[in-house]
Amino acid sequence: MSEIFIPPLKKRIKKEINVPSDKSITHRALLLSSISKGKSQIFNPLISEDTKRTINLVKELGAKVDIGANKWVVTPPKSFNVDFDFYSGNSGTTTRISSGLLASIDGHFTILGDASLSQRPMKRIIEPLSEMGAKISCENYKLPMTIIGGNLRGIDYWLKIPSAQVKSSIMFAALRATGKTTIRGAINSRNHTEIMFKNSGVDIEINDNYIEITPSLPTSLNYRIPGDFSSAAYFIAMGLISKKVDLIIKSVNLNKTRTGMFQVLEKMNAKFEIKNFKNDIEPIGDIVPVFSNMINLKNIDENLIPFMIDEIPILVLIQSQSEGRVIFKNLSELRRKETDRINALVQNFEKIGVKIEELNDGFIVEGPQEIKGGEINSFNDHRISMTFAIAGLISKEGIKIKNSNCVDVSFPNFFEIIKGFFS
Ligand SMILES: O=C(O)C1=C[C@@H](OP(=O)(O)O)[C@@H](O)[C@H](O)C1
Ligand SMILES: C=C(OP(=O)(O)O)C(=O)O
Repeated sequence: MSEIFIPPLKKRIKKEINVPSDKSITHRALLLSSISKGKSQIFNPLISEDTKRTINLVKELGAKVDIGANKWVVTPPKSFNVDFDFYSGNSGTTTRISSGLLASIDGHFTILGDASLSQRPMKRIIEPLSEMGAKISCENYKLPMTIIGGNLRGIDYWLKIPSAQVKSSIMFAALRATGKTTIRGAINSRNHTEIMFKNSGVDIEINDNYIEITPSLPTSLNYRIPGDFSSAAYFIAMGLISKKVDLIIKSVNLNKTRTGMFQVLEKMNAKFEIKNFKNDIEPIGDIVPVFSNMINLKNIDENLIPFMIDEIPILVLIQSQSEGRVIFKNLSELRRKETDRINALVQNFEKIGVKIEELNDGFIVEGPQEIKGGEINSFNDHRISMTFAIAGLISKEGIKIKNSNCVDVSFPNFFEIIKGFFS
């Protein structure tokens, strides 16, 4: 069991921060490279516990991954290994997206996960992939799950939950199916798979109402991965709620399907600047958050939630430091993440002297509230660990985080950066 104490920040600091590369894009780049026609180059990928699971998976399939400094070269296999068990650790993205890929291969694959992942729902991918012709078995729609893949047919699918993992799972399956696949319904979620398919020669049509894929294989990828907005969010919050810091967060992905938090923050009167904006394959820029007297909105537009789903824990911390009362609903997906994030947040805030009311599908937060400090449990969820580390920095007495090192799944050097605030 790991634990760390985050004391309150006493002195002023001015820092340039480089956050790790985007986790979602790294997973997708590895998976797509492994079925491409040629060798791919992935620059600046994220090396973390979660992306290592995806590296292992593509290696199991027979791909070669040469890991260099800031560059991976992926050589797809001439033929796939078609019978293996695979351990997906804590990574929902690896599990759900790779299931689509595995379902398209004539083989027999079993995916296992850690205690948290083995509780997360898989029905959402089992339904469409089975409709495409995959044979999937498991108990209660949970891992371990066995996929017998191959001979998929394209489907016309109505997506019920705005989940990018489900959308991407179907999209990967569609590449090697017979006939077109159309996805309609809740397609407004992070669109990295759409962008990557379009940029690597896949036959894909994207519009406001549907995504349509005609089976085709990507040529090869040449991808530079920007900084992860979800990791930057902790330091954006720090810059907004602490008078003591001047931060510049460098080279962050600013894809609008990821920056829903900015739209909420703008309406709360948050001040931040974007510098050095450029449009690469995805938009990228430096973020300069400025201390702001923020006002809570009465409620939050539910259409923005898929565009900030992983930022909700840190946004709740910001709300607890802003003026007024917000009713934050439509967040039931948070109960299905690495832990039940609604419950984890409410319990932990209580332990550090902050009162947040729990709803079935969200929270009522009233601010500003002083953070006394105390001891919290991350419940082995990286986003909970990082949220309370930022809370520790602005608390009166500091916060001890139990099971803190789960940050390794997305942001392995997070606590090194925090320690740098005190040196
Ligand atoms: O597609 C992705 O890379 C992700 C999609 C989201 O999950 P859902 O698809 O379950 O919303 C997000 O929470 C997760 O961290 C990464
Ligand atoms: C939910 C997350 O990831 P995953 O679903 O890949 O475990 C996350 O990174 O917050």
